[in-house]
Amino acid sequence: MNGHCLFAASPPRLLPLRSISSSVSSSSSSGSYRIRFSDSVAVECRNLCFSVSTRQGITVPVLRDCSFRIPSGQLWMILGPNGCGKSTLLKILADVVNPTSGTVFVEKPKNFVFQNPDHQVVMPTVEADVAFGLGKYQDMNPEQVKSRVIKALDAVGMRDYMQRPIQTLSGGQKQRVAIAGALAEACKVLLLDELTTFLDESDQMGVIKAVKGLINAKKGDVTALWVTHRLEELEYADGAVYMENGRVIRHGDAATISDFIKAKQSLYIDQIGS
Ligand SMILES: Nc1ncnc2c1ncn2[C@@H]1O[C@H](COP(=O)(O)OP(=O)(O)OP(=O)(O)O)[C@@H](O)[C@H]1O
Repeated sequence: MNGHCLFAASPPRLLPLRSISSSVSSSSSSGSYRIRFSDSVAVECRNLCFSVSTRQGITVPVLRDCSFRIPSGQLWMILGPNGCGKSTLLKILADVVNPTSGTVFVEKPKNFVFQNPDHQVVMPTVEADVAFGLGKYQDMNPEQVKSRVIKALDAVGMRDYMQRPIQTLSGGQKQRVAIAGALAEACKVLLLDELTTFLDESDQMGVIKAVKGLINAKKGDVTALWVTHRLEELEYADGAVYMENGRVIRHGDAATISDFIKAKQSLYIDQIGS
């Protein structure tokens, strides 16, 4: 396997947890619970399920028994065909949606950046937008706020744009400002949902390189989980989770997942050609 690491996800082959704290919180209504796992793991799911009920009262599974683990300080991607459950999984990790069952751990503070750049940059200038989320920290003085904003914009290569009106930015620049806003709040985990969907190729590369750059610069302090359906983006990732039909099919290092997906695509092309 070329020294790469690849895990089939069913049955889950996770290593034993090294430390589970005693603080287990239950969400009894959903039958799920969230627990604190090992310190060197930024994100972990075990046997995660999510179902929805139709108007006819039929239960439809969206996520089925998903298990994977993401080490701290890395950029990981979630890939898979349309409708396989990538965004739903990310929403569960972001606490936007509660799982039906299973366990979830995401290191905190965490922040979620959405697909459409126009839905998340809200203030008139770049500086004001990045500072916006810091408003809730009453004990920070203006100098401290400015310093946080500058560091966050530096991390995504947008420091020179501080005074720019938001409406003059490209989609990719807006995404980088949104990521800076999340970083300014000192988040440990960035949950990024198809950030490049509405972007042209150069903006797409600008955003992904900015995320990769900040993960490297933070030296283990920040972890990013990036949902995408673009296989070419995998070259920037340390690892990936590949999903189909609500299941985690493989998770492991990016090169091996890339080979796995390419092999599936070739097989599919051979099948439709024969
Ligand atoms: N609340 C809900 N009610 C009904 N169906 C839902 C709900 N949430 C998700 N689904 C369905 O679950 C499936 C997975 O959706 P999800 O958006 O997570 O997929 P995805 O892999 O992110 O898709 P895409 O790549 O197209 O964005 C879809 O068929 C979707 O319609």
